[in-house]
Amino acid sequence: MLEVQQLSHSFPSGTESTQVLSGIDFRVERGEMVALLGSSGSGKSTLLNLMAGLMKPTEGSILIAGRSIDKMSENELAVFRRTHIGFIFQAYELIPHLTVRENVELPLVFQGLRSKVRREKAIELLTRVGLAGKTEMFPSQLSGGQQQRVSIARSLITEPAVVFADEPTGNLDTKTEAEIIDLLIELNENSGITFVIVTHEHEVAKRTKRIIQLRDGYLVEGGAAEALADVTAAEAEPLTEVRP
Ligand SMILES: Nc1ncnc2c1ncn2[C@@H]1O[C@H](COP(=O)(O)OP(=O)(O)OP(=O)(O)O)[C@@H](O)[C@H]1O
Repeated sequence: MLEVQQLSHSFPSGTESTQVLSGIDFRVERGEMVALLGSSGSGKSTLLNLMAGLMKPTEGSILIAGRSIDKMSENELAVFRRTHIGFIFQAYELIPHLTVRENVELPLVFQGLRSKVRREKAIELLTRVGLAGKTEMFPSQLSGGQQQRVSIARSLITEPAVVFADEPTGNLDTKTEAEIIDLLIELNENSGITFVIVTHEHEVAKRTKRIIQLRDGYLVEGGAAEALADVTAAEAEPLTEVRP
């Protein structure tokens, strides 16, 4: 489903360059729910931007649904992203002058679907995320947790291969955070949606079945001796890839 192969990335800084990711290698299978955990500056956003095809890696490759996204042209990527990748953002990124239903329909407008079909799909998904009674409201009339539900429904409407969620509960209180994670878990377990959730919060990561941890641009996994050598034993303890 998602394969990250020997991925490294550096940004130019003056005459030199700063290595931000080094030799990242992992797979996410269809139907998995994975947390990508790391503290601030560990390289999460960079990795997410690369996996979403928003930047090209310095080295290595990324396959989504069997296609190498790092080899695609900008146009191919734009189409691929719209149809195969779903996004959930920390700040929801809803369009304020569109209703909740119109926001959810929007990704389908680019696919040229008839408005009746778009409307039905959007209402079905909004019902699925618990917002059946709110479809004709505007985002500003909803709570933060409800707005994030809209954004979750929008991310699913194209039936993407994978959904990337970037700190999806970063703007929410603890109770609402738990409810949103419950919803993502439910969608993963009952509808087989593949999620990669980027977070710096252990509490969020712990609720997923598998944690991939980044530290200083390295993937810290059981057995990754080179990466482990870079961190102190105390730091290394909570890490690793956790499988059920
Ligand atoms: N465009 C850029 N040019 C130069 N350096 C960058 C650029 N983007 C990120 N970096 C550097 O790469 C490192 C990793 O940044 P990144 O934003 O990927 O981390 P992060 O884990 O997402 O952090 P946060 O949780 O704070 O968002 C940081 O040291 C950052 O300064």
